[in-house]
Amino acid sequence: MHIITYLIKTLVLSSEQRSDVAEMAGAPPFLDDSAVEALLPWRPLVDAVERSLADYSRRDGSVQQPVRSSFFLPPGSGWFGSMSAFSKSADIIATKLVTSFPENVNLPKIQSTILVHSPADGSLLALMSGECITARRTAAASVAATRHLAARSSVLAILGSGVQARSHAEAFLEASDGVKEVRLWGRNRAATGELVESLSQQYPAVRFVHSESAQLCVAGADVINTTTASPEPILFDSWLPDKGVHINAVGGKVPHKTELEPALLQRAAVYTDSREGAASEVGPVRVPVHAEVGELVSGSAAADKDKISVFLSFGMAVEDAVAARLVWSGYQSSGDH
Ligand SMILES: NC(=O)C1=CN([C@@H]2O[C@H](COP(=O)(O)OP(=O)(O)OC[C@H]3O[C@@H](n4cnc5c(N)ncnc54)[C@H](O)[C@@H]3O)[C@@H](O)[C@H]2O)C=CC1
Ligand SMILES: O=C([O-])C1=[NH+]CCC1
Repeated sequence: MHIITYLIKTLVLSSEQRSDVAEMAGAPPFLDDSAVEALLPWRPLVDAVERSLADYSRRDGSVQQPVRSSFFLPPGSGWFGSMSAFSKSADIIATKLVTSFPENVNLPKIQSTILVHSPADGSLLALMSGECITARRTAAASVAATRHLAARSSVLAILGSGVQARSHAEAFLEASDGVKEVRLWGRNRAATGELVESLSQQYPAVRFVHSESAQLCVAGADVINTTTASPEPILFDSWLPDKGVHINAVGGKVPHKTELEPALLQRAAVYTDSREGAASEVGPVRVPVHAEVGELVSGSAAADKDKISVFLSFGMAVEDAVAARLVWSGYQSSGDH
């Protein structure tokens, strides 16, 4: 079947019908978000993402990953990014096409599709919806960074109540030991209340707190995750102690990091996923990067324990690639095809 016919059918048929039609035609399968979710367990994902960060930071060819190309759409409401990576250890090439439309109401604000290619012969193996992968691999990177940067993860603070807020709560509760309390604060009070309620039912043994303010949420927390799309700082230097706190800075106005007050960034030890990625996307606030998280994982750099630590997470294609590998391997062995 011609790819055009295939694409037309993918637009008009349900996901189940799409997979059937595609497979009948010998076309690569399309795995939608519910299929991806079922094939992406948390602990293996965090371990795979942690390893991918180390593989990337070695710069020895085991990861090929150009800086993502991106552009804004006039009149400035949308952003498009194209991110590709090869991972030798995961034996996969993945390309994610991702958009950010912060004003979307009935659609997700971050949408994406992942193309999976074989590094053996270049063939297209599968297409996957990228939303679950993006949500989970980003939270997995935060858990991986936290493993190397936080002294404790007993009290977790999450600022935001959207997709990344939920995935961060789940990632820490599924793949990090010792979390006793999760505090959430979001600008949207109703959405935050619903998230707290839903997580309380999902994890009845954990104490969840719906905080009245961002400041109360982070007071005394061991690990703070900022997961909002805020173009302005939502976390301020004066709220935090001299050391003993780790921050995963995930959100901000795409593609820049805008959630942390500049003074906080200036006095923290700053870590990132990719120096090159950070250099192209950090925006107006320029801070020295102490190390890539991958360098901490491989032991080629050490954490600065005398300062607050901040992981500036920009998101890397190799994280998508290793997540896509888990999904693809699960799909192949599931007999679902
Ligand atoms: N580092 C990475 O790899 C990735 C980062 N992101 C970023 O994470 C952020 C959150 O993404 P999603 O959870 O998917 O979006 P979402 O739309 O599901 O959630 C956004 C959250 O930000 C809050 N928010 C928006 N504007 C705000 C403001 N001015 N002040 C306070 N809160 C505000 C919303 O109320 C909501 O709770 C975005 O900035 C996105 O670009 C998303 C994917 C990967
Ligand atoms: O890595 C990623 O997928 C993204 N980072 C910022 C928005 C989406």
